[in-house]
Amino acid sequence: MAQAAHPFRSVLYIPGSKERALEKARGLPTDAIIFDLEDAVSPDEKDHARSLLAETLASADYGHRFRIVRLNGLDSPWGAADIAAFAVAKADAILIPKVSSPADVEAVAAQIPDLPLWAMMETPLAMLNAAAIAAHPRLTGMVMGTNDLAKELGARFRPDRLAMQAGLGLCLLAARAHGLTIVDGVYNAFKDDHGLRLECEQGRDMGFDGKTLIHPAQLEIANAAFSPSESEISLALRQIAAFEEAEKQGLGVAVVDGKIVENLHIVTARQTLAKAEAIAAFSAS
Ligand SMILES: CC(C)(COP(=O)(O)OP(=O)(O)OC[C@H]1O[C@@H](n2cnc3c(N)ncnc32)[C@H](O)[C@@H]1OP(=O)(O)O)[C@@H](O)C(=O)NCCC(=O)NCCSC(=O)C[C@H](O)C(=O)O
Ligand SMILES: [Mg+2]
Repeated sequence: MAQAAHPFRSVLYIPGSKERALEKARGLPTDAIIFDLEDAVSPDEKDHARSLLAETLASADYGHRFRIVRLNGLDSPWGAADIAAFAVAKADAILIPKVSSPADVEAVAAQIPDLPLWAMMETPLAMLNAAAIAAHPRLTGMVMGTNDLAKELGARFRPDRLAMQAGLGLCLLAARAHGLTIVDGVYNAFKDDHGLRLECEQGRDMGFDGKTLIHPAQLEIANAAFSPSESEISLALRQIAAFEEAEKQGLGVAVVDGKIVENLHIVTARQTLAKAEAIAAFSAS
């Protein structure tokens, strides 16, 4: 499935050093996986993680799950070796950490010519440069790094994510303006289902394609929150039927559930149905 039609409701981080987790993910209901070499791997484990992950990606079958490798930064002691190991890996995208400007994307693009690139958006400069970063011709996706962003801002974590709103909004605008996939940051309290559900719903309401996750127990909640609901599908079908009927009568507006339906709402309705179909096709594969 091409990236444009691929669902990204759930995007699970797996530390590249954890053999059991790498194995387990092959059977988990996750739309995408971020194989992490950066913050989930301690300095002592970096070399082991790199070789374990390279070997795993070369031999293991992850089905239709979208495979993303997060490298260490080029300014770190491990970045150059990561690039050498994964420039031609069996991956669907390479994720660059702590991107702050288009030049950070270009530095990796020059060394990895053939794989799509994604950017971690997690520094104050990245928020301010989001439009220019999103415009880089090699970039196809963005991931919010809300832990690093909170650290850089000196912000407190709140259920409403007040401190994150400006950055989340700027990155969403930039991603949508340039046709990129964009997924929300992680929810650290991986045993708190209620809090995760609220944060997923907030991300979905804002327009994110899905959420990054740190534990398999979070998958079901994210998959549900970012799938069109039964009532959304039913509304989309009724809007399309009502609008087609209105058009037959020479009208440009229909009314469904007391609300107007115009051409632009039909675009959204068709997108809802297309997303539901893509999810069904992915789940059956
Ligand atoms: C959070 C964890 C350390 C918890 O690990 P653990 O105590 O081992 O969990 P469990 O015993 O409950 O695990 C149960 C089984 O599930 C498997 N497992 C656990 N986590 C994963 C996973 N992420 N992917 C696949 N499988 C996983 C265990 O192996 C157990 O399997 P089994 O043996 O069959 O029972 C741990 O979940 C973890 O390490 N999570 C990932 C943390 C991570 O990746 N952090 C970095 C990304 S967050 C970030 O950096 C975002 C961004 O940059 C920012 O700035 O915000
Ligand atoms: Mg980070």
